Amino acid sequence: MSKTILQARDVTKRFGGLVAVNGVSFDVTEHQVMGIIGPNGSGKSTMINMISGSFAPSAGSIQLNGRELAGQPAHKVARLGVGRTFQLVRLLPELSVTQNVLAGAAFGHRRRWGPEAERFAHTLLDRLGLAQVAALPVSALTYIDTKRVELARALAGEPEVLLLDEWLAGLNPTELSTGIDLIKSLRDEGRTIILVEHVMDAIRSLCDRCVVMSSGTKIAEGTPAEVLSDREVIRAYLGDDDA
Ligand SMILES: Nc1ncnc2c1ncn2[C@@H]1O[C@H](COP(=O)(O)OP(=O)(O)OP(=O)(O)O)[C@@H](O)[C@H]1O
Repeated sequence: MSKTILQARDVTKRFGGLVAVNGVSFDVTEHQVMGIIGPNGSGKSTMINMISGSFAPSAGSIQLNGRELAGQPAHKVARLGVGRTFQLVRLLPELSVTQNVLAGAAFGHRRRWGPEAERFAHTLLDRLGLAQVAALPVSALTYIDTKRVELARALAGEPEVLLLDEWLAGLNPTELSTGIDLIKSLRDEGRTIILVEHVMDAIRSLCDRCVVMSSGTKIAEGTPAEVLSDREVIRAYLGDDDA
C-alpha cells in the first residue's frame, strides 16, 4: 500500500463570518497527483494557502509525514518539505533566472548553496527548457517561461510535496499542451503533487484523484472520471437547472 505523505483532517478556515473552508479532510499518498477542483470561490486557494503555511487554519490538522504543518509559518513549511507555485507569479523580476532558482534552492526543503546549488539549478533549468534564458532577468521572459521559472524555483528546494496553484492559467492552447506535458513529466518522475486547476483536460490527463470543493465543503472525492460524472459535482459547476 502507498505511503500517506500529506494528511488533512477537518481543516477549516474562517475569514470573519465567512467559512472559506469547512471541515475538509483528504490524504495524499506518495507519487500521487491530487487535484483540488471546484467552482470559483469554493475555497481551493485557501486550502493550498493553509497547506503551504500562508494561512493558519482556524481548526483542523495538516500533517506532512506525520509532522504538523497547521499554524507553522510558510518558511518553516517549505523547509519541512512543501514547495509551491503561486496563482500570480511571484519571482524577483530584476534578478536572473538562475538567481531566482538559486533562491529556491537556498530556502527550500534541502538547502543548497554555492557550486552545489549552481550545478543543481543548471540541471533543473536544462530539464525545464530554460537553459537558453538562464542569464536573463525574469522581467525579459515570455509568460510561459516565467511560469517555468516558478516551477524550477519550487523544485530547487526538492519538496516532498509540490503545490501547483493554477499553474496552467493564462497559457494559450499551444503553451497549455506544453505545460500539461511538463507536469506529466514531473508525475512520471514520481513526484507527489497537489494541483488546483480549472482546465478540465489537464485534470483528466494529470490527476490520479480529485477532491471537489463547493462553498468551502468537500462534496466529492475520487478519480477524475468518477467525480466529473457525479451529479452533485455537475450541479455545483452548472447550477441546479442543468444537473
Ligand atoms: N484573505 C481573505 N480574506 C477574506 N476572505 C477571503 C480571503 N481569501 C479568500 N477569501 C474568501 O474565501 C472564499 C474562498 O476563496 P478561494 O480563493 O479560496 O476560492 P477558490 O476556489 O480558490 O476560487 P478561484 O477558483 O476563483 O481562485 C471566497 O469567498 C473568498 O472571497
